[in-house]
Amino acid sequence: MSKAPIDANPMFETDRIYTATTSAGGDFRFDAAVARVFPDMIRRSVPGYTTIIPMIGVITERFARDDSHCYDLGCSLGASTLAMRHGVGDRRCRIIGIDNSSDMIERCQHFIALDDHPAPVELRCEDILDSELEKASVSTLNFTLQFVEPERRPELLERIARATLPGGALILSEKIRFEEDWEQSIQTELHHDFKRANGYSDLEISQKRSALEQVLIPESLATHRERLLAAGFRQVTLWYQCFNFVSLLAVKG
Ligand SMILES: Nc1ncnc2c1ncn2[C@@H]1O[C@H](C[S@+](CC[C@H]([NH3+])C(=O)[O-])CC(=O)[O-])[C@@H](O)[C@H]1O
Ligand SMILES: O=C(O)C(=O)Cc1ccccc1
Repeated sequence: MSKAPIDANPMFETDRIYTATTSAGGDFRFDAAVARVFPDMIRRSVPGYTTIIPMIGVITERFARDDSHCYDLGCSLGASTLAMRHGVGDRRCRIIGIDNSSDMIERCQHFIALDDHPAPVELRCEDILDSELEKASVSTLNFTLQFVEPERRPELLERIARATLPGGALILSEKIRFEEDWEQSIQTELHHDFKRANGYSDLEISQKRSALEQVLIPESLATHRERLLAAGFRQVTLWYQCFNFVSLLAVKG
């Protein structure tokens, strides 16, 4: 059994999914085993995640409007759902978290129930490609678009843009790919160094990398920017980057 990192949070179960050698591991899935360890997994795997979550609250505070919806698309256990809920303060907003993993949504219900805030939260176990969206002042795709088939990404962003009220915003966080080989390789190495510093072994890093290969498809920053503008957002700004993980803010005119 591998040792837990010294800063392991006793509130959350340690991610040991890829510690043992798996010859035919199969593709990464958001199943019950992943849902159980997800808070630990995402914190130790995504550089900047622990900064991005509270900033989603800060951005929500600026863009949320009375009588609107705030969508968290691919909400997992509701970390950004809760940041948005607190960001809306006392405005008349409905927070809607959507995820197509029933294991995630089930556990998410518990986290939402433990949180005490008057803004109503609705959770839907649905594919965001089929979900009805309307009256959005703020929407979040926090590391979710990267799991959607690339061919279906334009239509999803167009639907979000259409559902967004004038002056409304989309926060898009993604793992990105770099066009220059040298940049792709140093940024990937730094990401792996971050994982190693968080207690993951080389075996865990390489097995998860293989499992994600066909499932998490990163695109370049330029592709994301251009597609957001083509989808109907008027302004796009990069507000966060740590290695190959970024977050963009897109605003509808
Ligand atoms: N088509 C889809 N429809 C609905 N959900 C989907 C779809 N594809 C993937 N998902 C869901 O998107 C989530 C991606 S994790 C988001 C973290 C969260 N935003 C967080 O801020 O903690 C990111 C990561 O694990 O890197 C998973 O829960 C999937 O089930
Ligand atoms: O772990 C990785 O290498 C990632 O790119 C991020 C991640 C985090 C949680 C689930 C899937 C991917």
